[in-house]
Amino acid sequence: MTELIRRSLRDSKAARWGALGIISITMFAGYFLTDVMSPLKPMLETEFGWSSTSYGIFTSAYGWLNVFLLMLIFGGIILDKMGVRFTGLLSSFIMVIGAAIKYWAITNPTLVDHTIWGIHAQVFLASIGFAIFGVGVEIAGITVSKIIVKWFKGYEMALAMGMQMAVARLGTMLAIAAPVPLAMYFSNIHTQVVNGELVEKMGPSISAPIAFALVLLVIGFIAFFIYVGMDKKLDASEAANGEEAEDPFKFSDIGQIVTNKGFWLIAFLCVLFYSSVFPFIKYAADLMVNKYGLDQQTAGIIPSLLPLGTLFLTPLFGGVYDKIGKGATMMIIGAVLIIFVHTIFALPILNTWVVAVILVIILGIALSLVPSAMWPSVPKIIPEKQLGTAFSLIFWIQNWGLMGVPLLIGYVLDKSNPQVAIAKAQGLEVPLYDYTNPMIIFAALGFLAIIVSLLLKREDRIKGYGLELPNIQK
Ligand SMILES: C[C@H](NC(=O)[C@@H](N)CCCCN)C(=O)O
Repeated sequence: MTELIRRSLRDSKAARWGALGIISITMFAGYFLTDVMSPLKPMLETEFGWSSTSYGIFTSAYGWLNVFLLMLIFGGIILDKMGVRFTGLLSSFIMVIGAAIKYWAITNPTLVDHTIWGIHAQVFLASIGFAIFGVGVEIAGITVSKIIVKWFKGYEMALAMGMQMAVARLGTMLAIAAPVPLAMYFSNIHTQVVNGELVEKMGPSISAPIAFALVLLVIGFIAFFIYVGMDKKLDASEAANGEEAEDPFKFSDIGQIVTNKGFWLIAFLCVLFYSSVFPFIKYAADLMVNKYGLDQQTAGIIPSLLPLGTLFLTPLFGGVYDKIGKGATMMIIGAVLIIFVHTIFALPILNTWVVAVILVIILGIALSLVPSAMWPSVPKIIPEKQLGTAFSLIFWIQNWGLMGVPLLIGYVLDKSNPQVAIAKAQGLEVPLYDYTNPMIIFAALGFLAIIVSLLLKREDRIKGYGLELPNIQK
């Protein structure tokens, strides 16, 4: 009996997996909203007159506040100082506010023919909403990582991280596959831009998928309140168990983190790897239309296979890392797959949808291998009390890529295809985009990721972080 009373709540398998299930709902909703506009790029161009650069600006807005106002870094410090309950609730609330602003901008037809600082007003305001949302979802991401370490250290940590990412990727998958059918289903008469003029016309409802995302985010916010109750019980059980509270976070901890070479290698690998995958997802449906000849309605199906594969593979690879180890090697293999896939996408041959399906599946394997090894490796390099700040610094560096690369791709796409803008301005049939240059940029990121992953493996050998060792303590 005494034995039972003295156990921590995290020793209960049901409790720790239950806690994981609840926080995964919040992240599912966040990932859905993050990518909900991706399959709508062609519609944004035809309905609202957006260019690829406008779309690039909007997509890059995700990182504006995180990067320039250091919101992510403040978020990490708040997390280490205030704890997971406060930070989780705050970040879920920020997500709801940001999504609501984005929804308002997309539904407000009067914005269509105005500009703010030279940017299409609708693009600008939707971007502000997305930038606020980006702060929320990123801080929620680091909070969830810290929650998983709190409940799963010494247990199935990589598997748990993999499962949480799998549920989040389900949100990404739905965001790629569902918006076009939703927009078509809720077609209505609304203001559109036709040859530069505002007209009332029947067309797809671009706002319908965003409204759906907003509802999911509110559910995610409510779910986090339930988690807060569980977290209080966990702390109470650990206190009753006589477990020492952690040393409080000190600002000098930041100095320790940034002087750790392993930290920088993980951060660089993170920005290079994710910049070659997440920004790619933003353009993948458009790539399918322009390179592989799919129609707008079905173009999202092939890219949606990418997160679909990760649903099963991320927990699987997480389980392998827990039991067998080989984390550094998994990261190297993932980086090699990235360069392979993007190089084939860049070649002006093999333009058949079957090749696109195969490449997207391989990219899905890479998107399972690297994250399932990378995130559980961070606690092997950084002490637990500095984890919130360390995750936030890594996400901050990553956000430079998540912000800059989509903008660069949109710009390069417009510059490499001047005929598209000319045809739009003249009201002619719009020609297809040539995606070669954007895909070369993605392949180059993959090449750099290979170099950094090799350096990380070398550093692991020198410092003995244990990245090649299993996570489960026997
Ligand atoms: C866990 C990791 N999350 C991130 O890298 C976030 N900073 C970015 C989330 C972007 C959502 N599409 C991951 O998802 O692998």
